[in-house]
Amino acid sequence: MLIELLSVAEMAEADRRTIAAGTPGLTLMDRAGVAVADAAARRFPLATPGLVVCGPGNNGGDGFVAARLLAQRGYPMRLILLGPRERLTGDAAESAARFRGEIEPPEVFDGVRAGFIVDALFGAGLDRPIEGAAADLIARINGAGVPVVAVDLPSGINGDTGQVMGVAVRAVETVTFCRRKPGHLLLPGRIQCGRVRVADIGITDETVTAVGPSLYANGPALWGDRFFVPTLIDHKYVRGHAVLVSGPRGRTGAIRMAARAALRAGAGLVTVASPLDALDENAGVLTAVMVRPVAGAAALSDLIADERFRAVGLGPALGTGPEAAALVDAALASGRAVVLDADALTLFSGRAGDLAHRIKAQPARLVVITPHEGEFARLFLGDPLKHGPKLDRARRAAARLGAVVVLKGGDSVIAAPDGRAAITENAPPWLATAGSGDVLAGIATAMLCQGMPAFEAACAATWLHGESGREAGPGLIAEDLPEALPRVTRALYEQLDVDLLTGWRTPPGE
Ligand SMILES: NC(=O)C1=CN([C@@H]2O[C@H](COP(=O)(O)OP(=O)(O)OC[C@H]3O[C@@H](n4cnc5c(N)ncnc54)[C@H](O)[C@@H]3O)[C@@H](O)[C@H]2O)[C@@H](O)CC1
Ligand SMILES: [K+]
Repeated sequence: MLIELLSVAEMAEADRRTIAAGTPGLTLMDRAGVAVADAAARRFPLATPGLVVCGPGNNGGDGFVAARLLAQRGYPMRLILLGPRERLTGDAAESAARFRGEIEPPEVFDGVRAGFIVDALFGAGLDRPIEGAAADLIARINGAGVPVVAVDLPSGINGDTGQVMGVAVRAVETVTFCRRKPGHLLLPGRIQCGRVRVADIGITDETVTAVGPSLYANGPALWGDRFFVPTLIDHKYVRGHAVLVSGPRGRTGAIRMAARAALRAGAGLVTVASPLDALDENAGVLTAVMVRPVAGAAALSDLIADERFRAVGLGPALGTGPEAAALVDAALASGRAVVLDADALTLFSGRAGDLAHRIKAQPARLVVITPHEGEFARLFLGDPLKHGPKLDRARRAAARLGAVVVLKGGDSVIAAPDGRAAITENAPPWLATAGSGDVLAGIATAMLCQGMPAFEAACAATWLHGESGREAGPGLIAEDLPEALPRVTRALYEQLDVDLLTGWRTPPGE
């Protein structure tokens, strides 16, 4: 699947450029209609009666084309139009004129015996909450108990945010054009879409590039070339030494899980920096992960002054008192890449400005923060940035803080200060379990430790975390995630054409 995602405005711009370069809008609409008809024909045997529900814009226009083609192929088709036919304009009016069947009003819906429905009510042009007759029609579509193929987007889903604008169609399949839109990946849109198919309607890759998208589906195609793969000639320090900072006695489990994940994710060495009172607790159960006594912030600064320590992760069960705050300050003031999670973020509740100030004090610093929604809301307490669609919030937070933000959830969004962002779609539901976030913080620390740039590191970590969840399967507990990483990493290496004996990547063209 192509990794760029186009916002609604970017898609419209790609359309405009394509039309300006000589492809008529009606041709694009015809190709869109063909793709929808093909998708329906793949799913439903010939002679299955179909119902196309058209709206007043070009989404409806695509519906008219699909209805015409399906009828030509021998499907008994009926078509309902929301609103008066005279209000159709442009390509949609032309497509309606070419449709030879009867155009029926929404009132007939309950009398139609359909085996499938094509939802062509609203697509990219949805610009306000759905009410009245349109809402009623969507409720009937969802209540009909037949499979729905949606044109471009399930009607009611906002293409940019994935949010339901009052009410939305629930589809088994959605056929979109050129590239996916954010609303196909963001929740709840992704669930309403069913399977998403991307149809080529003749908008070239060059046009997409010219539009300049900065949003991607998260996967190896996005960051694989920056993913660090050790080769036979590398020693372990090439992969860096990561430090994970432990909380006080009785609260040390979280950081050990993060540390184990960091080691499994490829950090060359991993040390847990432990307060003295928790030393026995940590040392008693750690083997490959090392333990160092670190009595407070000054000691942490001393430790990580050694530049072999490339990345520091802290926050899981760190505590929220002044000592914890001093540790976070020490990490941010060091020359190292930093991952802040959990308590390290709660420490800045309502003080995002202070965090931004610390991060921006050293502009070369690589900082990744990994809040879940609750931590994000606390960080931006009393700030308008707290409100709005997820993708927007993550992007604005990244710009404000000068850090890469991983806003976690079933559709984790990773945003960089330069405006790039990615949406993750490989996290299984059972990944939401106690300690799962600690593991992600550990993997992210390991990616930074191996020298990946912050955005790519955060994207790779989030993806590996999701894959580990899939690999471990339903019933997983957080401890299973680091143990699943070797299998996930092997599969990734295969995907990246890494020779497992030497670590060498197959040169292009080989
Ligand atoms: N050249 C193009 O731009 C192409 C567009 N295509 C199709 O065109 C669609 C976009 O077309 P449009 O921009 O016309 O937009 P839509 O057809 O998605 O919707 C716009 C229409 O819906 C009305 N509307 C919006 N929100 C409403 C609400 N909440 N309640 C009631 N009415 C509402 C608007 O007033 C307008 O009449 C795409 O989703 C795609 O399906 C394809 O044909 C490919 C080419
Ligand atoms: K639609």
